[in-house]
Amino acid sequence: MVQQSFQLYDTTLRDGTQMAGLALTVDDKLAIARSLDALGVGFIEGGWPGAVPKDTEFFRRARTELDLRAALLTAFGATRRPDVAVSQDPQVRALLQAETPVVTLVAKSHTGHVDRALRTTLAENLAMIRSTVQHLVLAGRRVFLDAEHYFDGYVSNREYALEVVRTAAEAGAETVVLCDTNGGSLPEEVKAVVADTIAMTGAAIGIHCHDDTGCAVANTMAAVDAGAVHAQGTAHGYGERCGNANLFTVMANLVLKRGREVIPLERLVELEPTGRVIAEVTGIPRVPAAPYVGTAAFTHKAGLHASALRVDPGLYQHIDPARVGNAMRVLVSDMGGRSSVELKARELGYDVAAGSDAVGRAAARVKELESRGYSFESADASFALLLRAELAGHTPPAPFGVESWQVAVDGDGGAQASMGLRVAGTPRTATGLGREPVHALDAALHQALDPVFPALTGLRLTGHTVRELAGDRTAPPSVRVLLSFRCGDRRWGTVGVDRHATGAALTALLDAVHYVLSDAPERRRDTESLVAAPAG
Ligand SMILES: CC(=O)SCCNC(=O)CCNC(=O)[C@H](O)C(C)(C)COP(=O)(O)OP(=O)(O)OC[C@H]1O[C@@H](n2cnc3c(N)ncnc32)[C@H](O)[C@@H]1OP(=O)(O)O
Ligand SMILES: CC(=O)C(=O)O
Repeated sequence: MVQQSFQLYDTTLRDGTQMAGLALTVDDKLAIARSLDALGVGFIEGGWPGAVPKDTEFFRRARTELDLRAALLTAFGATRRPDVAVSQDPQVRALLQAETPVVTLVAKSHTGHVDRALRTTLAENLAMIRSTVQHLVLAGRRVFLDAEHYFDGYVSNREYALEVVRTAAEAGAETVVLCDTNGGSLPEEVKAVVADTIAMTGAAIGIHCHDDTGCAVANTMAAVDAGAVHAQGTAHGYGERCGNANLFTVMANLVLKRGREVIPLERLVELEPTGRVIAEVTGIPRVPAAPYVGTAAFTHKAGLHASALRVDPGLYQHIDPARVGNAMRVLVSDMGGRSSVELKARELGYDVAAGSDAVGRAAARVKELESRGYSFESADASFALLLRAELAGHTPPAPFGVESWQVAVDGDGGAQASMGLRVAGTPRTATGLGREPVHALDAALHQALDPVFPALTGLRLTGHTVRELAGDRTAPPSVRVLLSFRCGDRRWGTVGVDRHATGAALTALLDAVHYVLSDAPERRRDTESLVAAPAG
């Protein structure tokens, strides 16, 4: 049963959009609201109507285009201006015109801000809070009050900060949200201030934290532990400066670590997919190490970890990733041993025997190649070819070979590749044009091979990264190229290392072709997105 008394409040569409680099269209905002609603978030703050034209339009369209099931839409705005009748304040009028069931008002709670930013008296600030809350409540709105700079204000003038909370609550604000606006507080301070505020005012208290000390989530948890019944945050922690409390982390922590069902338990599996969808809408790449929803959140690289994970995944994971819709992944690298290879092989659909010689040889080969600059973390297809060779005891004969190649780059930056190949015993030549040498080589390979091997027609190069390797006592300077591919509905990567980038790119391209041509369907599993593919 969902805990009705706890208010989980998302401010992605308002405070989240205060993040540098984030600019959402109205359509984007509607899409994000739908995703958050489907996840079961209780309140979605849509923006500041009357101040931001796009937000006014969002609320207008939301009336007919948003069919929210779990969430209540909330309009955000400030208390009335000083010395203006509330009924005459156009911004307050715009809040009512948004026609949301809930309005969240931001108000000053720090005497220094009342004096220097608002430039009014402490009494008039309290009057602004009282009259604006009462006006909105009389108009039938549920009102939350965001007490801006509360924690700094409490240190500076505790009595006044508490008076702001009392004034708002007495005027009819359902919840008074204590904001760590500058994000400079630490968990112990937050816990003490929240506890004292509840004790001194009896108000229902919420929490809104920023991440300037890297403690936004910890501060939010501390506030809830101290009795806060409302937590605000944003998807992926988007927000002004260092961001807001990451609502995904907060909600998973509350459900899984505190047993508070702030969203319906069965929807928690939607957490990772929701994070993915919202990142696609915003266009901001996800942070791999983000708790619960990151691609690396349950990814294991160290050999000792892999060894224990084979026995019980719980030995190196704080929860079962399936509970939040994520999955365990194992990386093969020079930091792994036989266990990493064995787990990765199983993940890729190879039924390898535990402790087999082939697994040991593959682990040794990975270490040796990585010492020469290779990296298999995001090159599943190259690793699969290596593994297949070790399982078979030899490199299987290739159905074609590249006998000669060259790439010319013209002054405009385009590239032309020409190749001599032997395909099923027959000599062939091919040419290809592309933006960069790797694209020209890719085009030439497709021209030569697609007519003979139809399986290759679905192979698409989707990205590549190039890294120069300085070299040391054990290896000369070289270049590593990581390629990512889509083939049908599957995605995977390959790696090549050579003295120059074009040679490394060709090695990685050939791995991709050999992988597709030698991929036995009965051994295949859907390996979609098992590892983060190199960025394109
Ligand atoms: C902590 C937070 O993140 S709160 C959310 C902040 N979000 C935003 O500011 C985004 C939207 N803001 C805007 O579009 C504009 O700032 C507007 C439309 C609100 C105001 O624009 P302008 O009238 O041109 O004023 P400007 O932005 O220069 O300054 C803000 C004004 O609001 C006043 N103000 C600040 N806080 C409050 C408050 N809690 N209640 C009433 N007025 C306030 C300031 O004193 C200042 O008044 P002044 O114009 O008399 O100096
Ligand atoms: C209200 C708000 O966003 C803040 O104080 O940070």
